[in-house]
Amino acid sequence: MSKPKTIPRVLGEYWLEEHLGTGSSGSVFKAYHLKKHTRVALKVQRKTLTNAHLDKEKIAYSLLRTCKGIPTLRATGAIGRWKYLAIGLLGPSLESLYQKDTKPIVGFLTDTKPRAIMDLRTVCSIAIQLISRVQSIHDRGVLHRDIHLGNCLVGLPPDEGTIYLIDFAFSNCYEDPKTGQHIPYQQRDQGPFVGNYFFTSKNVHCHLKEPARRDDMEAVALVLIHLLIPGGLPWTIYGDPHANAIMDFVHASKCYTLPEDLCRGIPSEFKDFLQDCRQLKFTASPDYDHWKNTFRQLAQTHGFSNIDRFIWPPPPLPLESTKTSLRLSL
Ligand SMILES: Nc1ncnc2c1ncn2[C@@H]1O[C@H](COP(=O)(O)OP(=O)(O)OP(=O)(O)O)[C@@H](O)[C@H]1O
Repeated sequence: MSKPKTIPRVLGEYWLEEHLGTGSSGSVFKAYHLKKHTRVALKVQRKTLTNAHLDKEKIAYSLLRTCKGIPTLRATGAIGRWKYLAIGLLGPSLESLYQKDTKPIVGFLTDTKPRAIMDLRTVCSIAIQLISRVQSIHDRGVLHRDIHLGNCLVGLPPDEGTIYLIDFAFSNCYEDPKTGQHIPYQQRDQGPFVGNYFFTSKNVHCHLKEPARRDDMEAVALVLIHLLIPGGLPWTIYGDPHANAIMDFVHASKCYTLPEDLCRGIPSEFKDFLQDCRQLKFTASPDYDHWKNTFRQLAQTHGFSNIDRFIWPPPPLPLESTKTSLRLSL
């Protein structure tokens, strides 16, 4: 990913050291504060850009201050043609860890089916952390609305066992902060797509429903299933959905693939989780604790006792779970 050329190397008191990524809300840099001698992630956007993503993120980060696994908003400002958010610097995304392990299999294995990429311990550990993140942001009245692998980042040492949720550009409140009233149910028109094509829930993507708490949870369920099933979610096989034909394929595949077909060969807890998210009422509060316990129990059944810390690369498998893992990868 190349650094946008027009952004100056020094922005106010920040020295832009390394380009970390570019998306719909702007470009993100690893930046050095020239006076405080600290490093942050600096999200930079042109002032003239009409979308108000950075302003939305600023509000969300303020509402989520002190939530575990949500980076701290350090500063906001504007310099010349640019505005920026300075956020706590984190490590790699789950997407980049996943991609590192999905290099083509060479040699005689080339013709076999793709392997399950992440092991059950890792996926259960991600499950517990992501459900906890979603629970704590929902507790503050906030919906994320764009949960995907690229928005789940691992902390930097010594915090590399924590998974963080970033990018609140599409976030929204689901209740009125004054009255506590839930946002009204509405059918959305065919408008600009909100969220991530691969992981946005079926209700939002296929039935054009307004996103609610259930849809953040479904995105988590789809992330987990993607990581565990060989080759990932079937609608991701053509990669980034740039062309209309691929978008149509993603849409149709997501709308018509049944949870039991999607989750064939992996523990039934994942199918149950997906089904539960899809069956929740628009205003319902998901049972976060039940699902955290379910994945902790599942891990325990397979011989993994302490899974609250994310560990990558994964530790060696305990003997009793080796057989199960082999079965999952066939
Ligand atoms: N706090 C951070 N620490 C380290 N890297 C970060 C941080 N925030 C963002 N990044 C990197 O920058 C990338 C883009 O960030 P972000 O998702 O916030 O931007 P975006 O413009 O909203 O992107 P998109 O439109 O793809 O969602 C991330 O995938 C990650 O690689």
